[in-house]
Amino acid sequence: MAHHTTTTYDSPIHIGVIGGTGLQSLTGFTHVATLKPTTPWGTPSSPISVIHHDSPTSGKPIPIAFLSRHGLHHELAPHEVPNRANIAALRTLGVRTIIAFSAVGSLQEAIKPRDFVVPDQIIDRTKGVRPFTFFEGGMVGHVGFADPFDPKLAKVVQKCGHSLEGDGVRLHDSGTVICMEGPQFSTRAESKMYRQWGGSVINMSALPEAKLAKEAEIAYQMICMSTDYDCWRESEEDVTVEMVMGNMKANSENARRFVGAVLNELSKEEHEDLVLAKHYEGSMKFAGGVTAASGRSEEAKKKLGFLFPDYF
Ligand SMILES: CSC[C@H]1O[C@H](OP(=O)(O)O)[C@H](O)[C@@H]1O
Ligand SMILES: Nc1ncnc2[nH]cnc12
Repeated sequence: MAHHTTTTYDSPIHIGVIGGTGLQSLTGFTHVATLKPTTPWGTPSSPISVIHHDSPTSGKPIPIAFLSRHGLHHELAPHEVPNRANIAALRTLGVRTIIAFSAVGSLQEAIKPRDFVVPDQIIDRTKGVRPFTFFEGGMVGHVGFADPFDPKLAKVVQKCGHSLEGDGVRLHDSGTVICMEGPQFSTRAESKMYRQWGGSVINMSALPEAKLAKEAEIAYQMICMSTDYDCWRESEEDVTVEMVMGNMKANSENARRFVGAVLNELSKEEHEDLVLAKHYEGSMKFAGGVTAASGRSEEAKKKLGFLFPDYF
């Protein structure tokens, strides 16, 4: 079927949504363009869909950039996701706020399958096989990562999640995501160890996505939806893909309503500074400029110039 949408979009797009397992598109919105940007770090996981969302306060259409993390058909394994291209492409479109969606295993009794979690911390259990920084090859940068998610954005997301509660949505306001390498699920010993570490939920996608968003001065918050109890709970079946997909599918309407409510809220003028991530603006000018100007490689300057045309 032919899609009569354009392949360009002329105004900056400030809000991005990254869809994960079971959330490969955002239905129910007006689709206005399909973009296929390239970056010095390659092409993103999927074409970027630009959708229009009417601001509840001004009535004006607000553009949103949607990207499917694992590709349009879930053809990319977690370690194959081109995270740098994804974040760089979104940033150059103007994106300064990202809502990222993820299907997670629960490591806590109280986080039941289909519950939502707004995580505030991450423990890195990836294995160093994924490219994880924009600052290398002749330009060193060190960004603070104490709060891997944006606390201001988290507040908005929590409020929206709670507004849907009682209507099939159950929300946990905080939690620690264990981000494992995969693609195999954890052993039972690992799963039990993660519980001892204080892990709330587990996935394979929070990193390096969150690190790169931070380096790109983007306010980033993940919304997790629990799909299973991993393999630590004696009385439950061990996690399988069918279980993850089944729960994701059964609850996808709530996931979409949740994302819709967040977009609705973020489209209000009162959140303009947050959406533009004004609180991060300029931070990488210093944190990303550790290497003396005379020692920076031409290639790194060119690549980082793509991300930050005004800084280096
Ligand atoms: C299909 S089960 C494992 C898979 O599901 C999660 O994906 P996403 O975070 O993109 O929703 C998890 O991170 C794994 O990639
Ligand atoms: N148990 C699990 N482990 C890792 N990633 C997941 N995504 C959904 N369930 C998961």
